[in-house]
Amino acid sequence: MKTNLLGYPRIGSKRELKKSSEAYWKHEISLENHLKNAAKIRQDNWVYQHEHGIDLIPSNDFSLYDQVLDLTLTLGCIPERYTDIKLKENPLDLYYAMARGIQKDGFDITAMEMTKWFDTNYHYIVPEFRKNQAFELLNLKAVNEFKEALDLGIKTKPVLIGPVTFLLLGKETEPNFHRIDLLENLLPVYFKLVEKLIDAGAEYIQFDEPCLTTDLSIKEQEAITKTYTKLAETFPDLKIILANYFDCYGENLKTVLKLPVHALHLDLIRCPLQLDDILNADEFNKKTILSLGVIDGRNIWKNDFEQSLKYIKKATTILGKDKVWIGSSCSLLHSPIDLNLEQKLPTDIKQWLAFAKQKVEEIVSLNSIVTHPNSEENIAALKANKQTILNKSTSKLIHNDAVKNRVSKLTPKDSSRQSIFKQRQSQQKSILNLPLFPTTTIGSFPQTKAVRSWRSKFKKGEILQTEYDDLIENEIKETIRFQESIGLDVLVHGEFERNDMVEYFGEQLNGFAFTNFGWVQSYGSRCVKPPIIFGDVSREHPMTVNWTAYAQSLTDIPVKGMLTGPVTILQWSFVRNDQPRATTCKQIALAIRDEVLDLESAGVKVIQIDEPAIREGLPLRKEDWQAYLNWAITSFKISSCGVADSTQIHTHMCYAEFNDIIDSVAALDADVITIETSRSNMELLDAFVDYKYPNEIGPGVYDIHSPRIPSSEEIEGLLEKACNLLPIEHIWVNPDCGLKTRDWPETKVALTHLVNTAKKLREKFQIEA
Ligand SMILES: Nc1nc2c(c(=O)[nH]1)N[C@@H](CNc1ccc(C(=O)N[C@@H](CCC(=O)N[C@@H](CCC(=O)N[C@@H](CCC(=O)O)C(=O)O)C(=O)O)C(=O)O)cc1)CN2
Ligand code: MET
Ligand SMILES: [Zn+2]
Repeated sequence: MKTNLLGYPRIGSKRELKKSSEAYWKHEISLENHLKNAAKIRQDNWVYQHEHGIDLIPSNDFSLYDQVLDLTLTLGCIPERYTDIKLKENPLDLYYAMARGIQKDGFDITAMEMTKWFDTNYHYIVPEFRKNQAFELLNLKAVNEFKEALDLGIKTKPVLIGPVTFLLLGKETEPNFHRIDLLENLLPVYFKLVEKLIDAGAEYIQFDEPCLTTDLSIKEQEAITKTYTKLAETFPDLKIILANYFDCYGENLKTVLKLPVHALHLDLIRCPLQLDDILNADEFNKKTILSLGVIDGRNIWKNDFEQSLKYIKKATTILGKDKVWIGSSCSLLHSPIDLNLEQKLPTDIKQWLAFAKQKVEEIVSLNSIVTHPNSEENIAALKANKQTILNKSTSKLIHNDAVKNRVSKLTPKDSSRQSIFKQRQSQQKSILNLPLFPTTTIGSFPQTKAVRSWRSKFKKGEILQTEYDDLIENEIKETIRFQESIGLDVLVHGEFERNDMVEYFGEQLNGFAFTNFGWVQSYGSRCVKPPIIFGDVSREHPMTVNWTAYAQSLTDIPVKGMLTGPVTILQWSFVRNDQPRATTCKQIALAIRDEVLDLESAGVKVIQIDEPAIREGLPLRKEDWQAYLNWAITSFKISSCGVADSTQIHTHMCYAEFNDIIDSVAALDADVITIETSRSNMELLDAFVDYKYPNEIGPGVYDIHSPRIPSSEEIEGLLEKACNLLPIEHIWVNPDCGLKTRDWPETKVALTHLVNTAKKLREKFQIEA
């Protein structure tokens, strides 16, 4: 049996890549040093896996920004607006310009769109395809990294995103064609890359086709068949590993089982039943190796060896040991790196966990247990594992009867507002007294180095709670004054007290644990530290009321309370694997409901409950959607519906297309929704327009993911589009998302443009009226 790892985290255990990238962007370090730092991370990863006994070690799983963008550039698929920078000396300039936009040296070019990688909190850069898109082999990153590992004496397994998934992840920028039709153009170039890898000595290549977890059309299934049939014909000696993860092969299984591949990878965490389906399928060619993804790449719980061994034995009984591999369910990109760095996690909880480094050990351990079941060491390892799993399932830390009781007593009334939107709207109008095109922001203001350093000092005990609170209060005060000075209509306190919109709440809720170094890449250099939900969730005390009330005490203009919604808290945490997500979500919803009501009692008139992750939580297969949407919508409403009609509930969503779930978005019945629309030039608004979305809506007019400042003309253009599409009395004016990743100077200018444009439009429409 071989051990097979699909991918490894690339940020470094202390976020070395983040630090290096940001220093490079600020011209604080040279290109050479930046690349050296990156190479060190890659090489450490290979060496670690090699020393611990992984047989199929991935390469090209490293990326300076995003693996989809890497392939886009490799295949020369460069949008026209970047062609001028294409020829510049430093190819990384082009790469980073595509990822982040560029506004310097006479260039002013927007970034490519970014969206969620399947159902994860990782974001990829969306490839752009023209009708007759040509491809050319522009760079050899995959080959170079293979050679780099070879120089260390490690023969790796290059990982490539498969051609079909690559096309499906992109978008058409011209009408009248479907991107899957580009396969003809793509394959010859893609095969050239494969050839170069083989020439360099690659024996195995892993082709990632996670599109196989989605509902594929006949045409798309044919594209899979064609690609892999041709690939096997062209390279008869290549050992093709076809990898699918995050769900079942489902309806695509029949297609896949006929493919002439060397090994087929299954995610047995997300879809355990498919093992039987495959082993029993007539079409299954028993010469194909099955790579069993038994180690969870998406969560942090220690593996249940007994369970994994059942799968492995089932497969080896039928196929023999040489036809079965043991591996991670998906790339470990979504997992934190090293549990051993955690000094503050309660030991009871720590013993239940495994991060990437520990997962590597688990894979190797399982292999050893199967190969040498009678060795003393393995008997002991199995016994210790059993003990931990048992100890967790019976732990008193996990269960809280009061919480379970409260969830069981929920009724439909708890998730319904008192009156319909129209009635609420008129009450809110008279209380809030807002102008046409009210302006607001999404919540966070710049999380500067200074703000983060106060928190870091406070956590280390270098400053007192009172000093920390004073610093935050002062930041809130200045932010309120700034918002007043430019004339925003609904203010926010700025979220300076929060390390992250999910972790901050996790730190205050019962049932959550958090780490010091459990970083996971979200996009580019940005990382998150998802909290760990280990037990029943409840709220100990108000979490945001003091800061919001303080902000409101400084001004007569309404300040919007700011909370993260239950679905997003669930989705961006590591979740329990011992109860359904729906149950955990409702527990969180009740905690947020209590917070909403406390804010209302404190006099807060507008409360935003962010749900940016509601779309990404959607199962990958349509047949599973409704069940999810039912509990997700109910959970949001449990948290939002306790208030009086006169309290205005906002929600916010970003990074997603809502077309296919727009009825569910409407069912949330928030009085106002703000969404991200600027990078797509208001395209994302179409769903709301087609649906005749009944409540108020703030389409984003300022792309906050890039340091680029939008001009007033640009904002006006976007708003005019919105005015042509929506009833003008429903339109709010706001950025795409929070401003935490921006710096103050650009924020100030951009928001001034935004408010002035709203004022201008207001005058225009009032004159017309
Ligand atoms: N969970 C989550 N998912 C999300 C989002 C989000 O906001 N949260 N937004 C969307 C986009 N994704 C994003 C993900 C991360 C960040 C982000 O800004 N992350 C920060 C880290 C935020 C954080 O946890 N900060 C901590 C720790 C900060 C830190 O680095 N401290 C230094 C010390 C600081 C100093 O002394 O200067 C250290 O530990 O070394 C804090 O503020 O307390 C980063 O990568 O830079 C933004 C967007 C979608 N998914
Ligand atoms: N209120 C949050 C913020 O402004 C919403 C972010 S959505 C990823 O940062
Ligand atoms: Zn957002």
